[in-house]
Amino acid sequence: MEMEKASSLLFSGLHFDRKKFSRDFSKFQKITGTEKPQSRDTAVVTATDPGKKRKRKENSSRTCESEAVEGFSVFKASDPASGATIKRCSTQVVDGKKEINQQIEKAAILRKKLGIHVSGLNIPSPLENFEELSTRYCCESYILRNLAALGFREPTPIQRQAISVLLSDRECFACAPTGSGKTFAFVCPILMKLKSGSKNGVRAVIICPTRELAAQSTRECKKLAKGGKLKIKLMTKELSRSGDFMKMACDILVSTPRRLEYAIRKRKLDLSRVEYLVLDESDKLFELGYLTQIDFVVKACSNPSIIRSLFSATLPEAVEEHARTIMHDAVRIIVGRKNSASDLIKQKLIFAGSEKGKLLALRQSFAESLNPPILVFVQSKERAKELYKELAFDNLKVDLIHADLTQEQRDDAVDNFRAGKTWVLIATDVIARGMDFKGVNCVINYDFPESAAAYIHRIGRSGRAGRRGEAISLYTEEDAQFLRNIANVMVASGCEVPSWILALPKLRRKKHRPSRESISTGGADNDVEE
Ligand SMILES: Nc1ncnc2c1ncn2[C@@H]1O[C@H](COP(=O)(O)OP(=O)(O)OP(=O)(O)O)[C@@H](O)[C@H]1O
Repeated sequence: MEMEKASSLLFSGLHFDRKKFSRDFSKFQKITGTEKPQSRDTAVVTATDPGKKRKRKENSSRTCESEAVEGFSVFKASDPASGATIKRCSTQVVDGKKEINQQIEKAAILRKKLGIHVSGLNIPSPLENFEELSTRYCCESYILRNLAALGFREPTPIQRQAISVLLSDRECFACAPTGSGKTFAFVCPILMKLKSGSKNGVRAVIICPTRELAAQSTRECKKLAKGGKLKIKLMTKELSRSGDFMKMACDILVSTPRRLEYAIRKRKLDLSRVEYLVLDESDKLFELGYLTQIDFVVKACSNPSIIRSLFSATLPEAVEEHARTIMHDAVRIIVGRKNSASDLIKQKLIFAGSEKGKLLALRQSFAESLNPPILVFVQSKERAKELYKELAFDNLKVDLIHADLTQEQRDDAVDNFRAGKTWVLIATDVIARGMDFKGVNCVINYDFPESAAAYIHRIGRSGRAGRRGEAISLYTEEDAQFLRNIANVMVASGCEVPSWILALPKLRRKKHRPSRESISTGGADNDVEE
């Protein structure tokens, strides 16, 4: 239902035919000539979509193969009067085709090896290494230096494919596991494409569902942009209320949808020149709570040659279908299995009997071995406060984060957890998505997640960037009917699950949020200040 509404609301009123043609037109104007030819593995695939009579888009980026194609092109290279030239050209055609086929094959082998699945026409081949950023795409040296300083030796699978797609001016929707480097996959092409700073207003917008994630993405973006001329800004509350973007140098703006909408409505922000729009955690942004804001912002990004991209670790069918209808000639990229948890995480289900049993199980496990940092997810802010009081009473270095705290309190909670001052962070789903805490050893679902997607994102706070992690989900009878949904995710990532759980009836309802008995035992209530 939500997605149906999403489909009817989101981007409604856009005229795609006009847009399509304007974009093709603008691309002719946009070619700068500074870009190196790129490798695309389907230079020979010239199929159009006859059903829709779609005009196949010519990319502004010329490709390595297309250069080879241009090289053997009789239109370009031959002198019609010269038979010798024609003969030479036909040999070149054969050589060119052979080379193209070899490149297609090479790309297919690389994709297979890395579990990259793609669909769409004319898909650029994935990067073989970071060096290709400069050999294939003329990446400026400061970006490569920053990459090296960050310790990134080779691109992750999503980076290999999404970067080459975006650098070829193609829209994309991408699904790759949690912690697999999606942020850099969309930040890098933006930095490379925008090149130098401009005073003509905001040129790229990255939208994230939460302030914490927006702040984190801004930081990551700045790390990679260090030494360059681009101005990157996080849309803070103050900026959205009193900042005048018309008078401010800002090339890349990172924001939550609400703050963007607010600034646009106040006429202090004009997004009509935006060249790149990223919806990070796109499935979340397509949920009803964000939909009208996203719709408003997307319409405000009215540049016909805009390149939009959607990224998430979960991509429901409805979002995909919707993306297909609204995006132009988009490439679909799936890394690994769609909608599955990272296979670096060891997942366990534990039956705790009752709410009291859950608290007992948690205390017992902390008493036996506490291996911080640990994230504990609960279903609501009230329950976060209750559990906090119980655990603080146990003299643990514990903190909590939920939407009712001030921004400063939320920032402190995140910073202290990052710095190791907090061992156990109790959280609602406000930090379930995207947050990159280094080395979280264990995620505990004290309360069962409300959906399989929520489960994947929550447990994805551990097992990041190649490290191993652990996820424990406590359940009671209240959760029994929802067990199978989570068990399916576990099985898909190679974890063992008792067969009786998999035999449970399928649940039609997608969201699981039972009313639960209070966590409070009473003993802690008067002793701990919040
Ligand atoms: N090529 C790379 N080599 C090594 N580490 C990398 C590379 N790219 C990204 N990382 C690191 O991997 C971690 C996870 O990256 P990121 O936060 O972008 O993941 P994500 O896929 O967006 O996860 P989520 O779905 O949870 O949002 C970060 O600490 C990042 O610095």
